[in-house]
Amino acid sequence: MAYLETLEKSLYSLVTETSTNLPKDVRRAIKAAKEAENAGTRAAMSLDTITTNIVMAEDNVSPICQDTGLPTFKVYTPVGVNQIEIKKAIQTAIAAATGDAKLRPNSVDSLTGKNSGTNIGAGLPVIKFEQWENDYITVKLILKGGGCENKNIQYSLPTELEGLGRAGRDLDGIRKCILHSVWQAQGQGCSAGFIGVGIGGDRSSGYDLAKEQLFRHVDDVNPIEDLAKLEKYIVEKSNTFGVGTMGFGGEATLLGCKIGVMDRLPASFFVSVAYNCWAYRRMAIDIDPATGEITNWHYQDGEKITFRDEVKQDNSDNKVVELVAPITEEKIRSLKVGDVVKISGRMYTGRDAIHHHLIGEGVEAPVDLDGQIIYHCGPVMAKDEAGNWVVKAAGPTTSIREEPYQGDIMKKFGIRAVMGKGGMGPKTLKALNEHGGVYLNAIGGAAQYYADCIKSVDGVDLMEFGIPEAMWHLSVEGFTAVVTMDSHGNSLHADVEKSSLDKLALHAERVF
Ligand SMILES: O=C(O)C[C@H](O)C(=O)O
Ligand code: SF4
Repeated sequence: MAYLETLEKSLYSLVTETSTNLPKDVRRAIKAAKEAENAGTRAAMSLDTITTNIVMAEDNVSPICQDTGLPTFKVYTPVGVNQIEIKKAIQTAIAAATGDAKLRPNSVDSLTGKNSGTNIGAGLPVIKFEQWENDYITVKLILKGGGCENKNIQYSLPTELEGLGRAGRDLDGIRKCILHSVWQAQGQGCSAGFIGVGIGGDRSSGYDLAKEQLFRHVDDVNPIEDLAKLEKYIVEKSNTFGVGTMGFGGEATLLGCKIGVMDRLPASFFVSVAYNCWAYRRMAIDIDPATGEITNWHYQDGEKITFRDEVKQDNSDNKVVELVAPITEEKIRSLKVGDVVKISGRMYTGRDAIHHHLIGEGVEAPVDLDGQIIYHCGPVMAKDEAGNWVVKAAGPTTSIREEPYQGDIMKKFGIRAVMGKGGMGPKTLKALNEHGGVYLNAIGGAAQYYADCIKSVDGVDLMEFGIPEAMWHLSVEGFTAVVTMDSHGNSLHADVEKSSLDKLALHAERVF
């Protein structure tokens, strides 16, 4: 095969492997989280779903999470290698992997909202080149989803932090910022997560440095002694916050912290934090510049946890309620925070574009939503040989983005349940109480697990918003989620946020 063709094939393998097979070091961290959780808790149940999902993604060679992120490549080339050719080969591989449903079409025109359908668009995929003295090419790829990207945070020191007070321009101020960054993410970035931290630089190079840290191995040790200490400290203390998997409470909140440092301007002192969900998809390959062939896969050290022989959690402590739409107000009002629901029958997807559309004056819903369930989800879809839509990956998206509209939309159309992840705020909680509704938290990232619960796609509306944003009519069986906000004014999210803030505040005293 010619060099270019082989190169494209190698890059396609990198993309597919990154999207569908979690690296060994990440698997080990998730295994450790599982071991830390107490049996029978919601967190333990969620981790069960997560590890089942990891197995399914590997077996199906399908996306671990439906949000396959903003593909970001870092390419190192020997002097003389044609970088323009590599860029073109990356674009070809990305478009092909998108066509094969290994990636969700995620490239959206920021002005018109139009999805290119290929993951190729202005500035995307992100590709950064660097030359080096080695005689081979290395290509690193990270697929970091939008939900965890939204939880990134940048601090400009000195600053005042909720719970921790003043953070100054020194190592202890940095410590406070990083602890705060983990707390503010709560479960919304699909905890338990990993963070990359960049100290110094300007606003953009600081974030670049933070993201660069996400390519480090989970179990490596920082060569700078102070930072090695700080990394260890942050993981230890974060795991006392009680945020837990999905923000359900629990022992495992942060699975890894990697900190890098660069010089700064005299007038600026930034601490930039890149938050990555448990679906920590990054991989790298070495390529022979003569043939385009892969010569080495990175992240291969140590044991591979397959999660195939895990003992499933005993679910018997939780009340399990069967839900079939249309749901009555009485039934919804009987649900309480902590109940586990198993949904069968119809649900409709609806995320940002649909909510924005439905809130419009005089706008009618394309279907009768009275008593129905809306699922905040942007699936990966494909067509089978007969031309019918099939769901390839379908986990929940972060619900808080719909906070401005959700309550009004539920009332306007008679919707009884909304499902997503990360919880919603006071406006929705109030509407759930007034109207009779619940918020259901599905397990973020468990895209294969949920795709398997979807038995058929019965229709689609508003396809003009693109595949992730359209309203898909789904028929499901045994679709499991947890009631985390009920019609009685209870919100597990509000409770966890408050109790974890108390835990955070225990670390206001100087440590470093
Ligand atoms: O876009 C999505 O499907 C999910 C997103 O990554 C999120 O975490 O909200
Ligand atoms: S849904 Fe969760 S697991 Fe998936 S990309 Fe978003 S934050 Fe990550």
